[in-house]
Order: sequence, then C-alpha cells, then structure tokens
Amino acid sequence: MAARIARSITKSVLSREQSEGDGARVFRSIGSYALRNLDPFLMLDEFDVRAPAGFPDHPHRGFETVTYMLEGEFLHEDFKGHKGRIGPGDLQWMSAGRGIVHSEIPANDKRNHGLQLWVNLASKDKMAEPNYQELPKEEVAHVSPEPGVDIKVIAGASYGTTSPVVTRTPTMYIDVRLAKGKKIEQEIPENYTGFIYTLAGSAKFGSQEHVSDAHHTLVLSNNLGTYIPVESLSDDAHFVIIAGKPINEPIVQHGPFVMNTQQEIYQAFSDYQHGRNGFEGAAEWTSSIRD
Ligand SMILES: Nc1ccc(F)c(C(=O)c2c[nH]c3ncc(Cl)cc23)c1F
Ligand SMILES: [Fe+3]
Repeated sequence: MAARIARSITKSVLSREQSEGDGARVFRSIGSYALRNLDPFLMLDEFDVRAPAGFPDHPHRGFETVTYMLEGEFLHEDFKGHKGRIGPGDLQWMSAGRGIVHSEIPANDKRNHGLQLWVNLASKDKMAEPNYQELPKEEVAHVSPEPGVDIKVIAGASYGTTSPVVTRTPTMYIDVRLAKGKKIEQEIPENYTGFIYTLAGSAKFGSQEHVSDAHHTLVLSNNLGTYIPVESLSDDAHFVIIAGKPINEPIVQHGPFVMNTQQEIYQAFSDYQHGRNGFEGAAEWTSSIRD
C-alpha cells in the first residue's frame, strides 16, 4: 500500500467580479492573471447571470467546456440544432473538438448561478468530432459517506463512487457540501494538477489547514501528495475540488480557440469565417433562443 501523503495549499487567490459575454458578470478563477498555466485547465468562471445578459453566439475549437448549474437555468443552442436546458444540478460536458458555435443564455431574469470550466484537449483530440455528455441532476453521481457530507461526483471518483462522464483529458471534479466540523479526505491522483474553488462558508484545507471563505482558488501543491484533507468550519461549507492530468503541450489561445501553434489559430479563424473544417454553416447561423 503506497504511503498516503496530504497535499498542501501553495497559493490562494480571491476572485473579483468582472464583466464577460454580453452584460454578464463572472468571478474568474483559473484564467485570471494570477492563475494561468494550471495545465490542463484553461478557465474556471463562477457565473451569476440574469436575462437578458448572457453569452450569445460564439465559437469554440480545441477544448472542452463543462457547465454545471448550481441555481437557476440556462438555455443552449448550437449551429447544428442541438439545443436544451441546463437546470439546477444539471451538467453539460461539451467537447468542442474541431468546432462548435453556440449560444448560452439564462432562461429567466432570476439568479442563474453556476460554474463553467474549460479543459484543454491534447493535440490528438483537438480536431475530433464535437461531443456532448449531458447529465440531468438525477444522473449526476453522488455519495454521502456520512450525514452532513454530500459529494456530487461530476468526473472521476470519490469515496468509491465514479462518475459516468468520459474525460478525454483525465479529470476529477467533485462538488462538496459539508456541515460544521465534518471532514473529508479526497484522493488526488499523483502528478495531477489540482485546485479548490470555494463557493460558500469556510473550511480548513490541506496539511497546514489553510482557512478560506467564498470565491477563493486554492492551488494544491504538485508534490506526490495523494489526497487533500478538508474540515468544515461552518454549517454551509460549499466548494469544488478539481484535478487533471497535465497535457504538457504548447498552448496558443486566442479567445475561444485553443490550439498548439499560431498557424493553427489562424486556421481556426479562417475556418470559422469561411465555414470550413468543422465550422460548416457557421457563417449563416444565428441562435433563436434569445428571441
Ligand atoms: N467573451 C467570451 C469569449 C468566449 C466565450 F466562450 C465566452 C463564454 O461563453 C463564457 C465565458 N465564461 C462563461 N461562463 C459561463 C458560460 Cl455559460 C459561458 C461563458 C465569453 F464570454
Ligand atoms: Fe460557450
């Protein structure tokens, strides 16, 4: 049995609200100036959006977007007619691959609160066919190891429960709610890049018991640590723990295009403008969900 080594917290960054999309407000975690190069992760936004604000017609190529609703409801529609709703607790794991053009808009003018994580794809997967894995709340794996500990397993495994989501870039992603004084130890695969994003309440994280409240990103040490200990200090501690296997390839990002070379970025813009190589129909398409 390999030794169990607790990961520590090497960096804590408070996110401040910023404008994004069309009138939307987000707390940007990964992807902010202080939190780049957390390979394979490109962005994590905590969004809190009321219609008519939103994220109208835009493209993606070369990575995956993972939208997880905490409260409220989003509508989405893409340029091939795939459309639907993402409600409270629902998950949309979208692999854009060679190209998606879509619109993501709140369903109402109430609070629509959730997380969108951008996970990079290895060069071998960047031009794959787009793919959706869409789980309604009831199908999102969850485990409660004891009363007062509630874990949604969005990807990977936790306390013996495994998500059905297939991750091209190996990823572990759990949503954790803890009552006061409750403790967990979440296994983090060796050499995975890991971080915690806090949503509410306060808790002690890591071997040095780093205390944090909402909107903080806590970067985990990338030692050979095999787990992260957390103890709740409040009755409503709520956070996500996310970890992924680094891809270790060059990253050239221009907005919603993430490739390995500048030439591939030029190609992405050209394909998008001319409707080629996965963007067929993009130039003529506009979403109908905003109407
Ligand atoms: N400017 C810009 C450029 C490219 C994008 F893809 C986006 C975008 O769609 C989002 C960025 N944060 C998000 N959080 C939640 C949701 Cl549902 C969408 C987004 C965007 F805003
Ligand atoms: Fe998008």
